[in-house]
Amino acid sequence: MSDDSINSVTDKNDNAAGPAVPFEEVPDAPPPSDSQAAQIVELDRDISVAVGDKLVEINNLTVTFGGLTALDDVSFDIKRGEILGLIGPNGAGKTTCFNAMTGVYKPTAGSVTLEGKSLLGLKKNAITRAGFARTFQNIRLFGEMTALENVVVGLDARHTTSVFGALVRSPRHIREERSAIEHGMALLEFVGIADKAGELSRNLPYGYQRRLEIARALATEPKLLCLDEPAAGFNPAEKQELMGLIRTIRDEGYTVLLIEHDMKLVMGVCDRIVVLEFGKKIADDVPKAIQANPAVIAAYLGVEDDEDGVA
Ligand SMILES: Nc1ncnc2c1ncn2[C@@H]1O[C@H](COP(=O)(O)OP(=O)(O)OP(=O)(O)O)[C@@H](O)[C@H]1O
Repeated sequence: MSDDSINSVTDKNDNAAGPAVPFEEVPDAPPPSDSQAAQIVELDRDISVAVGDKLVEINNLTVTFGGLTALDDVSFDIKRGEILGLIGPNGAGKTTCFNAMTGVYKPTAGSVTLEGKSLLGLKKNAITRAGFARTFQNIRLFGEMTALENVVVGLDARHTTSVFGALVRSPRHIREERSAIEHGMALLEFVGIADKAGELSRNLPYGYQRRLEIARALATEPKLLCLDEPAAGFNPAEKQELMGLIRTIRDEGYTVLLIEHDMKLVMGVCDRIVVLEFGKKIADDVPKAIQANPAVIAAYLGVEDDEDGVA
């Protein structure tokens, strides 16, 4: 992980009081069933491109740091409704690509468009509102808030009451607050951690924290969900479960961009894979073709960690 700028935000987030906590207790009602949760979580947002068409286009994207070209003239697209894997050896430029797409880094050249509209120059918050959400290699949650509160924060981004409405607790604000709690519980149920809704996120087991990050990202109803190494630190059984969750997310109408080192997971879950090496794109194909691609095999030769092998 090389984006130190992100680490400092983690600390800030952990210490931040966050937005005023809108409720003190988890609601008495039982959490929704799996099928109810899936229904609530289903993507309900207007997207102007059809399933299978280009949702995101990355054209000639270049990012340099001083003399180092971390991303070199990279172009690829992401089709609505697919799970696209972004892989490559350590330092290949995957996180830099994510960061340039989500407004953390300003690209040196090139463009990123969502539904044909450029995102360049937009601040991170504006890019979130436009429809990108992401999780981070180094988990970033509001540690002093409960799991449910962390998700409700994400939902707040989609709310319409004014600050004044919230202060005077207008009927619309109260309605939104209630539906946020129900929606938040459904999201926690969907990712499989509703039993820990009332626990402070910093006290949650590691696997729960990773799932909570996904729930919080889903709360913004993203047009593109970017997952940065979501399986890091997981055991094989947890990885298997995560694969199922990512597929279900896709099946609920979301489009997913996945950076992941575990090849078994990438090959098992992705519809298509883009491979980077030294900042350049070296392949873009379906998993079977990627596994047999000589340039990809060569890029991974010499990588000692078993997980990084393409076989
Ligand atoms: N903020 C930065 N300042 C300077 N160099 C950076 C910065 N961020 C990334 N780099 C460099 O850019 C190159 C690409 O790094 P990046 O983190 O994007 O690779 P990656 O493919 O995500 O690697 P990993 O799998 O190890 O996370 C590396 O050489 C890295 O050292």
